[in-house]
Amino acid sequence: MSAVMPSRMQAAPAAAAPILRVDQVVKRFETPQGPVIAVDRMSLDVAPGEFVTIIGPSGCGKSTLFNMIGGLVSATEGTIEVAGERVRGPHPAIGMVFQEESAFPWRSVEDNVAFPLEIKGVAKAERLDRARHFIDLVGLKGFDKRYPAELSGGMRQRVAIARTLAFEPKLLLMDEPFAALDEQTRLLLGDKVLQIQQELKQTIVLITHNITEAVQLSDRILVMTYRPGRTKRFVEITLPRPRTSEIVGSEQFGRYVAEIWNDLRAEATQGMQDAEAKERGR
Ligand SMILES: Nc1ncnc2c1ncn2[C@@H]1O[C@H](COP(=O)(O)OP(=O)(O)OP(=O)(O)O)[C@@H](O)[C@H]1O
Repeated sequence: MSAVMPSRMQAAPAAAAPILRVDQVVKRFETPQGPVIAVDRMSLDVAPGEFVTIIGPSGCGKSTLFNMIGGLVSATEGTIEVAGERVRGPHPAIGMVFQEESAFPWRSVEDNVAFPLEIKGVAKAERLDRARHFIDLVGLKGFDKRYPAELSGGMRQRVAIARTLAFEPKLLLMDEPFAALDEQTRLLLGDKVLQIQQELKQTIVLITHNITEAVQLSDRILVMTYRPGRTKRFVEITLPRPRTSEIVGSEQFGRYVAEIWNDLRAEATQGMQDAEAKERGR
């Protein structure tokens, strides 16, 4: 019998399996004031190499969803799978970058980035070599020997990104990584992220409340409702790639921003009213 597959089968390759599969996930917190449903039946599939942003107003459940995907918080209902495996705790296929700076202050840039390789037992010469590759990738060439305190906030976040990439995660999860930075630095670091994604074909899920950042970077945006956090809508961003922050000035970009703001406005207004009511009740 011939070992060659019938041509009909060869001509119909299966669609790539998603790297991330979030299926009907719910998170309920029990509080002294009663249960709080932070995330309510959310589902999301992310394809290999895709850049998906989850956007929503403050308090809508973004971080809760992020923490569930990253295995830091368990889901009350539903399942999360990464690379075909159920997430039940921190998973080696998932790299996480947080809003707070997380570069180790006592280690130089190269020792920060080489850290995951050190844990994996990679020999010193090789790990420094590979660390240098990721340092260059995030645009910090020449800063290998510097310490975090000698760098700007944006540079320190890039050290954190390089260190996370050194784990070679199948999924890079980022929670508001540039929230503490000014708008110009944010846009320029967005360019860096776009470049990294293109070079590594990295699958990325970003959490943000910044509409410009979401449109600049994403293939798809998931807009969340405010409390309980549900999927309001998916918006596909068909802006051409490779992209840079120059796209921010284009008409099409402006239309996407307006469209997403239109979706978010009612949610954000409710969030603001809730926060004000809480202030008044104090
Ligand atoms: N550990 C917890 N216990 C009780 N309630 C919680 C807990 N963590 C989050 N919540 C509640 O769940 C809801 C969603 O919170 P979450 O932090 O996920 O929102 P968010 O969209 O990330 O907000 P922000 O953008 O302000 O960080 C909020 O009502 C919050 O008060």
